[in-house]
Amino acid sequence: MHISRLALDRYRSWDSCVLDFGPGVTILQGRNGLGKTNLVEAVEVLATGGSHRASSSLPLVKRGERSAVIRANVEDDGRTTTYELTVSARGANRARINGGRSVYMRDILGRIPCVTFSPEDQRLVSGDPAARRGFLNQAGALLDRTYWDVAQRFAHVAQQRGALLRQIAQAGRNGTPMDAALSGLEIWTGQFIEAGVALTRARKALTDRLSGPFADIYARLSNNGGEARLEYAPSFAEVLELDAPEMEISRHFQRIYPGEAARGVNLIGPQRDDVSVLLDGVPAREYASNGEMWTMALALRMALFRAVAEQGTRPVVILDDVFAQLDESRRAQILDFAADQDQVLITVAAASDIPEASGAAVIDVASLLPDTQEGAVQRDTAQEGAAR
Ligand SMILES: Nc1ncnc2c1ncn2[C@@H]1O[C@H](COP(=O)(O)OP(=O)(O)OP(=O)(O)O)[C@@H](O)[C@H]1O
Repeated sequence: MHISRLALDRYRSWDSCVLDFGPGVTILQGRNGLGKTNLVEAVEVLATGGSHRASSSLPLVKRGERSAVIRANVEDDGRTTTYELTVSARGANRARINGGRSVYMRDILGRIPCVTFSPEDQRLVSGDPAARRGFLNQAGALLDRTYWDVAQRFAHVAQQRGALLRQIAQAGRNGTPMDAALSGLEIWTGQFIEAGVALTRARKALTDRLSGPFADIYARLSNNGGEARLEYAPSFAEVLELDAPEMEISRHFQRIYPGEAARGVNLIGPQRDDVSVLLDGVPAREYASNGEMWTMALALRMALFRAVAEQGTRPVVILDDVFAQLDESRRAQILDFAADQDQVLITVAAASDIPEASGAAVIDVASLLPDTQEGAVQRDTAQEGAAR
């Protein structure tokens, strides 16, 4: 499977842009800030519904615009399919397949499997839990057809319950009556528990599915440098212990009610989940070296790749600006891995960062800029740089 054409409208820095790709390795080259990452990020968004760089749709849409469109032609087994996603700055995203009727974004998620490696990946191990939840959400979009709905439902209920808690906190401060809000809270708490338990179970299943490949791949990349493991650490820990955890979680909510009512926020629930990344049984973010954390992050992405590929289609691999950041041995590990894939899109800023990839096509990103004065200046600068 490979993407043969990518077309963007109003996506981040791009007004409009069309790129053609062949199978195998394509290198997108251009100076810093030209919009290379934006191009490959658009593929990631089309594939997984989200970007590793953004927690909402707003930054994906060109500043001042209301929506962006990402379109890709995908070649698979001699057939071409066009996937289109309209990303709204605010509001629901919509999709189309082969120019057909408008459908939900979830209807195209996972159709273009893709795994991105980026310099920010080390945060998957060293960063805060939000980075790991983002990874799980992307893994869910690629591996579990029902995951997106489950996550969206929870997000909706959490937002409603949070809004009600804010009202209750405000009423408490003002000394105003809050009977209606309290009966509403009981209903939203029930729904929060139900949606939260479903999301916790889905994330636990994903973590278990990735943990085996992650351990194998880490052992290989590190020459048996320790036993790596993933362990899901849910806020609703009761889900791991009980078949029917709802009553126990409800009691937990009763105990923390004074805190929630005073602060006006959801204090427990999957919005606080984490995945423990363990090396020899201890948390890597607290004990592992910088190099070990990098290798673990590579292993996590490769584990996701392997799990997706086991479903039958080899994902498109995106290597976003990784070569300037990695040492020789990790560069070699990534390149070895990329050499076997159907399609690899690589972004690099400097020609000296371009790895030895025989037969790679090179796209000069400056040449994609519109024929404005800015485009002409940036193209000239890029050409001068290339000539030097
Ligand atoms: N929503 C947006 N609207 C307009 N411009 C944006 C938006 N989001 C990001 N940009 C611009 O896109 C540019 C960055 O693009 P990108 O990250 O793709 O660069 P890059 O070529 O990958 O650079 P580097 O080599 O430094 O990683 C910045 O100039 C940034 O201001």
